[in-house]
Amino acid sequence: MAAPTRYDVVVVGAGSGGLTAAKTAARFGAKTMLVERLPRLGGDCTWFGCVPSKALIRCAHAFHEARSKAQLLGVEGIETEKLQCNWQKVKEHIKSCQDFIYKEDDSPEVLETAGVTVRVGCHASFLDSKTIQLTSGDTGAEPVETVFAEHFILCTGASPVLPPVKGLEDVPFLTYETIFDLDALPSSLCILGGGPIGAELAQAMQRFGVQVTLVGKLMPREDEDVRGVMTEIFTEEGITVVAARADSVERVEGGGLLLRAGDRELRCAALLVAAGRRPQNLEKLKLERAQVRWTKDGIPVDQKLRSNVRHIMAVGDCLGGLQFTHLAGYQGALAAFNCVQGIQVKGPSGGQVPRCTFTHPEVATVGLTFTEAVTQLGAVRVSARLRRLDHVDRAICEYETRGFIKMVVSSSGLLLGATVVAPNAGEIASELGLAVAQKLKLQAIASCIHAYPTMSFALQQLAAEDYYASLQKSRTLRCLRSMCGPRLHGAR
Ligand SMILES: Cc1cc2nc3c(=O)[nH]c(=O)nc-3n(C[C@H](O)[C@H](O)[C@H](O)COP(=O)(O)OP(=O)(O)OC[C@H]3O[C@@H](n4cnc5c(N)ncnc54)[C@H](O)[C@@H]3O)c2cc1C
Ligand SMILES: NC(=O)c1ccc[n+]([C@@H]2O[C@H](COP(=O)([O-])OP(=O)(O)OC[C@H]3O[C@@H](n4cnc5c(N)ncnc54)[C@H](O)[C@@H]3O)[C@@H](O)[C@H]2O)c1
Repeated sequence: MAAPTRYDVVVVGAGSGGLTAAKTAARFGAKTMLVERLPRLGGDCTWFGCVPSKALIRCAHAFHEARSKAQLLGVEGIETEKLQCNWQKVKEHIKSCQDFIYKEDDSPEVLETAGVTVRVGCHASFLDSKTIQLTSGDTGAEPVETVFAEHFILCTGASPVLPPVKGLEDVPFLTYETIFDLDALPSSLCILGGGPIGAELAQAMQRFGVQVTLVGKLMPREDEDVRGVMTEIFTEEGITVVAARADSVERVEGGGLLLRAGDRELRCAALLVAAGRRPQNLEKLKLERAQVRWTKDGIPVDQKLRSNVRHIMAVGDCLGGLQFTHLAGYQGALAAFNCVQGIQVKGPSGGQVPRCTFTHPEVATVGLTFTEAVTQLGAVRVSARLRRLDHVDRAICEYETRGFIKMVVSSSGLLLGATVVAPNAGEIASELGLAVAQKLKLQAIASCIHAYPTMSFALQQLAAEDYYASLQKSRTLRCLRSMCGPRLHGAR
């Protein structure tokens, strides 16, 4: 084979982490190669994750609006009993979103224009700590090219976890890699797992008319009050929520499956496994040839995203920590910057990473949840400010009064975190994320004028209530008023 081609940075894996890492490295002047084993770039987010799920949720929302809201808002003439999901049209919408995003952001042409050399359909594995081999073919064993680089950024993602449920290997089941491609919707669906994938897909599928049973703890990372309101909403929409672990599954004669969870026996036409994702196939990278340490849980890195071999970095889902597109992208940019600039900027800590589960209402959390804050700082140092959506004018006009805004505050008035349960909670919470990141007090939000009647106006109202309460207690203010304020005749 020809002598190795030389690069400054080689990025392995072209998902959210790899695409951003490669574009950033090239932007800062590095000779950069991006290697992807599949025939197309984009990774989980574009093809199996965020994009198809959010496009699907949009269709399900239209369905729900037509069935449950339109009449209440004065729309006559919709025969709700005739509403049916045209699954092929839903799939067309999903595909058109994927194609558009691919063409605009993820395609090899976009990357090449940004100065990145792209190799698709090539599997990367290390020969030594500075050389990788690219192979292709059905078995992935045909050598294509040998590449030498000063730096590597590994962004190889994660795959579905198959939990230890007796009989699972003997029955047909869906994962997020197959559900968006179904030929037709099943009549009923058991979903194993109540994390973001389980929750988002449970509600969407139920809205399409599939009878859904969700098995597992709903939104396990959120506070109990979030779980309370979301369980109520899910149940009202017709979803059966079974807060138990699935133990076993078997085929039923005549078709369908029988799932056992605790003392419940649940029948369904199809099963979706949404029990988490884990870095897999790391052994195929032959990391030991580069002396890179890894475990079955992922590649350990330091705060600057370096593996134990300093010029080999890793970002995104292959680290085995939080799994979000925005985090993988942020880490990708940072790792590339660190490689190219030679200075070492630290990555974000867990508390700085926002999340949003795109159910309806959405559930968004920034900074610490109330439970986390109490665990970390103690109950006396933490309190919560809550405003329910039935006290928010815009929510009332929108007929969207289920949910709340909760701010978690330290005894010195610092915003430690917030949880928003509301339509567009992800957008509303961003401002609070900035406040947490910048270590702002509620006063900062209270004194920033928000447009009325936005949902975010409620943030200012909530913060202002808190601010006024603190002003009322202020000795300095009382003193000033007694010296030079007007005489008031109001209640004491
Ligand atoms: C259903 C679902 C919905 C989601 N929704 C959201 C959401 O709304 N918001 C959010 O922030 N996150 C969401 N996520 C999570 C998000 O998709 C992931 O966190 C993100 O895609 C991780 O990016 P990554 O670059 O680490 O990995 P990936 O996107 O998985 O990319 C890894 C790439 O590496 C390639 N690869 C692996 N090994 C090799 C090798 N040896 N050589 C070459 N290439 C290799 C793979 O083929 C793959 O393309 C969702 C996930 C799922 C499954
Ligand atoms: N909106 C978003 O940001 C979004 C959407 C989807 C996925 N994601 C990311 O993708 C990753 C995977 O999501 P996920 O929902 O699959 O994983 P998850 O790990 O968040 O949730 C899986 C749940 O399944 C449960 N489970 C495991 N075995 C079970 C059993 N036998 N019976 C019942 N429950 C069982 C687990 O206890 C866990 O609560 C997450 O890290 C998430 O951050 C993010």
